[in-house]
Amino acid sequence: MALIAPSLLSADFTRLTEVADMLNQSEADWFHLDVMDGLFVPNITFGMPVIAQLRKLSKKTFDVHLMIVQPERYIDEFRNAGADVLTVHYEASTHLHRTLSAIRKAGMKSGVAINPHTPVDLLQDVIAEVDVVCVMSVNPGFGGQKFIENTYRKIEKLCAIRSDAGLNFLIEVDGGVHAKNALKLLQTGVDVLVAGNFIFSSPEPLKTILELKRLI
Ligand SMILES: O=C(CO)[C@@H](O)[C@H](O)COP(=O)(O)O
Ligand SMILES: [Fe+2]
Repeated sequence: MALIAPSLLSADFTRLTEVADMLNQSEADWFHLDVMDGLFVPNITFGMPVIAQLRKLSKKTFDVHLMIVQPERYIDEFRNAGADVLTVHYEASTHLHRTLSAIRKAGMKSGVAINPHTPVDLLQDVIAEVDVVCVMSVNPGFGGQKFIENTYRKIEKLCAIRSDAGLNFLIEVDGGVHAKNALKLLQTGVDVLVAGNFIFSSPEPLKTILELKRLI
């Protein structure tokens, strides 16, 4: 069964305590937290202080998706804020191998995210340092975008790379996930489904998470 990681990007930021309570009660496995710097992506969200406050409200796994340039600058800060999985972008870190090892050394699971234009083959030489590969199924920066169909092909390739190398990293898909593509994603080999808009713009997010979990 796949894990569900609701993306708080689409949640009501004036009600984060209620959102955390709802997620704690829900079938959600992880909190997906999108950090954007206005440089790597054309949007700015939140950083360590907000994550540290949320950390007090939940024991669930915090999956922090850094959409910032030179993410290696803030590894210890995000660990101290409460990240369990720290994901950096392939396109944002010049010394990616060093960055991924440093994340593990800091006591977190290491994640690498790839933009829709980045081929999965480019991960071959860092893949042994990775716990989670996040395949972006939209161009990063915003919630509520349309799922890019080429993502299925990338997941298939990643599954092949994983079994050829005898590794066990998780495959996460982020962007445009909803009830209509969740099952196909699962069947293609996804382990973690991130969903923002589908969950938080539904009338009853708790039920929507349950619906997603039952589907998969
Ligand atoms: O990282 C990102 C966007 O850059 C995502 O985590 C989105 O927040 C997913 O939102 P939906 O596409 O599910 O609305
Ligand atoms: Fe994300």
